[in-house]
Amino acid sequence: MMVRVEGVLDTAQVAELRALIESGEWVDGNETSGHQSRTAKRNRQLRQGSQTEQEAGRMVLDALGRTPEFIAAALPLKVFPPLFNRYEGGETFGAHVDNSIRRLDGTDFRIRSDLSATLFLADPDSYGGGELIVEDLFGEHRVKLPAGDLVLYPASSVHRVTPVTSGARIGSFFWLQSMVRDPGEREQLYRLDRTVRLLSSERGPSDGAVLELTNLYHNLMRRWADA
Ligand SMILES: O=C(O)CCC(=O)C(=O)O
Ligand SMILES: [Fe+2]
Repeated sequence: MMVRVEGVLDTAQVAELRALIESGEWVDGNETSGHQSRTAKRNRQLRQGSQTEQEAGRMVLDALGRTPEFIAAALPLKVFPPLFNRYEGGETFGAHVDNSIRRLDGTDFRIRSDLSATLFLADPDSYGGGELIVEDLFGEHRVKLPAGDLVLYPASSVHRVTPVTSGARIGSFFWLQSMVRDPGEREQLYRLDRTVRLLSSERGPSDGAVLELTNLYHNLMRRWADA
């Protein structure tokens, strides 16, 4: 399942985050690559573990915590500290897979990557190319979103970023371990959650059917989720 989450950051928050990360130190993106993706990756990244990166990462995590649509879709258990990248002058990230297990350098913080996420931080009209392309059995999904919007996609997918032909594509990216490991179960919970919220806005939260569906949601969480 791929989900677009709109408005994780508003215009002012994007500007604040951009100003912060642009003051930081940018290094070759291959510092964090796994073995396979190393050959495919040509971009730059905010230095991992730097103070700027940690502060910017906290801003992203705070914003995610205030975004119910993100929580509902991802059901996050552990989120890897967000990283920041930029592509310009033809830089690109060829087809690759993300590592299944991610450990934060120098710590014992580890996650199983269930979902990958990109939070777009540049206006799509300000750069050429730079589409995130996610493959599944149906074909290719091309994603290029307004600044402040995020895409969640299966970490199990082959994906790539097309060359940036003008301007600069700036974004935050991260992986997360979901409370619900199985993508099919997670999708059903997300669909049910959306339906409950819709019905609840129409009928009120104490309506009998709303109550029954809310109960069903939580009982399925009890069966499928690890907390
Ligand atoms: O830049 C992006 O949107 C995706 C980055 C990516 O796929 C990765 O770093 O593994
Ligand atoms: Fe990736």
